[in-house]
Amino acid sequence: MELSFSILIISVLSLFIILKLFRRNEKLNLPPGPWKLPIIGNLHQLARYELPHRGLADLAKQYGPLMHLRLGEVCTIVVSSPDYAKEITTTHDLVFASRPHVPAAQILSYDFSDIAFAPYGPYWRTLKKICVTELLGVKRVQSFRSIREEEVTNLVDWIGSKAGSVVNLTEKVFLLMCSITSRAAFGKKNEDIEAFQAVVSEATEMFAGSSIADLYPSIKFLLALTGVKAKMQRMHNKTDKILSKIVEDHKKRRAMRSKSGKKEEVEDLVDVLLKAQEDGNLEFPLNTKNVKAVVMDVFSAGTETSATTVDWAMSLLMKYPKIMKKAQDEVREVFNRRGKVDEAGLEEMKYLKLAIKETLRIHPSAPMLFPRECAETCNINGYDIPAKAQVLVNVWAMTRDSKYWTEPESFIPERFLDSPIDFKGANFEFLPFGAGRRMCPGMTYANANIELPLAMFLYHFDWKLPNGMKNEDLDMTEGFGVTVKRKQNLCLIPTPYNPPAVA
Ligand code: HEM
Repeated sequence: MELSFSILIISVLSLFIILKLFRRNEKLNLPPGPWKLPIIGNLHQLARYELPHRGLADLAKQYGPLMHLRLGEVCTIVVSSPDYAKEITTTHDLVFASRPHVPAAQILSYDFSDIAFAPYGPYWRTLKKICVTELLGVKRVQSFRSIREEEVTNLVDWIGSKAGSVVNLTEKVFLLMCSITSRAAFGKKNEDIEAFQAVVSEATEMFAGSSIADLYPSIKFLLALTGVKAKMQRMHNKTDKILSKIVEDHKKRRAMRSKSGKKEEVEDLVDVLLKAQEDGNLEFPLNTKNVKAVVMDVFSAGTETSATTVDWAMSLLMKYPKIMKKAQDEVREVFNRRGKVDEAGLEEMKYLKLAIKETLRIHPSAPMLFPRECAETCNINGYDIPAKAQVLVNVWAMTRDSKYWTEPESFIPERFLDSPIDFKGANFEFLPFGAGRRMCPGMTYANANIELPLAMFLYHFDWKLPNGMKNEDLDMTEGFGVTVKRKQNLCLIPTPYNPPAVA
């Protein structure tokens, strides 16, 4: 009895979905794509891949750089060439300026009121403007210089105390990024920050799993049925409690300062957002919930991406000892000549910057950007992209394509020497930070947080792999997640470097 009832429910749902999809795509000339099964669409073709960006890159080799898939009931367009990436992120930028509603993200993003998930419109424009001009602009990033220097020096001192023993660099770099961001965002290290960051990381992992509710968004009760809603609500309650306290403390301090006529010496990110909230001239007024949503973004989009890039850069340098030596020689020459190990020397480290660029090419931490949504049916090169389709730009596939890169699998920082190709969104074969309106606003902040630790690690230590492992044997397998990290943590043995005479 129970079984036949379940079969009845499944059949009705299947018919409903098939009719809905059939009607929606009736007269459209969709891009090519693999055959689709009822209900699951193309999920079975991706099931054998551990990493979606690799699976989609393989399918694109068969079906082309503009490919149509159905993931559950979600009509999905996958872009795998620079020309099509340009169409989506620039030529038709306005049509693709929103994100799809990911049901699992609703609770933690304060009802899609953060920057990453907010639909395109006056609210998102207000936040993005504050972000680019105030929150994460060059001046603000510079104002956090002493925080970065202090936190990286603390880590270097700790690593120095472990000389000759194995250090889990992956873990330490992640904690470093959390400390820097915590101080930049809240002004001081908050006692709850570890609990906060742990929840943010757990939530990020959950998004990566594309919950069944995300694949069938029209079936609203799935989120509750699968337990995702309750889990997200629990996480949200924890992070919201911590954030509410931090924001309230800031408000009180600001009120006291304003009474006494004193100004903040260094404004942290919460101060900047509260100041913006007080500003009556915004295109869209902000409330406290919005402030908290943006702080969540800074942590969820900002810490793991930067930590992962440092981790991959160190891994690649270990794997390629000649490149490590070249980068290390440069770093040591610059710091020794200047007589100081600080951020001011980074400007001169051209080779290190090339190595970071090459790391972002081989291991973009968001290999398919963040999904975009097509606002209205749009024709690209004769193909129709249906309204509401989700669009994935497979940046990873493009950076590993021999059409655009010689020896794409090899780590060759020199390929960027005297090359105009940069990651600022104008070279569509290389988009680790995306392009167009929805491009990452944290690029300057991220670069500062990536360059300094790398330069300090290379300056202060010589590194080797544990257990006599050869450099070429270092495992470079990618793990599954929204941010594509190393599958195995990077564990290395540091030997302190004795500089000739550095102040
Ligand atoms: C290596 C470090 C980073 C990488 C590779 C990276 C990459 C990206 C990518 C690919 C996107 C989506 C762009 C698109 O859809 O076109 C994005 C969006 C975003 N990133 Fe980053 N990011 C990094 C660091 C940061 C940092 C440090 C912050 C903040 C402190 C940040 C905040 C954001 C936000 C708020 C968005 C959403 C923008 C929007 O939807 O308008 N990111 N990032």
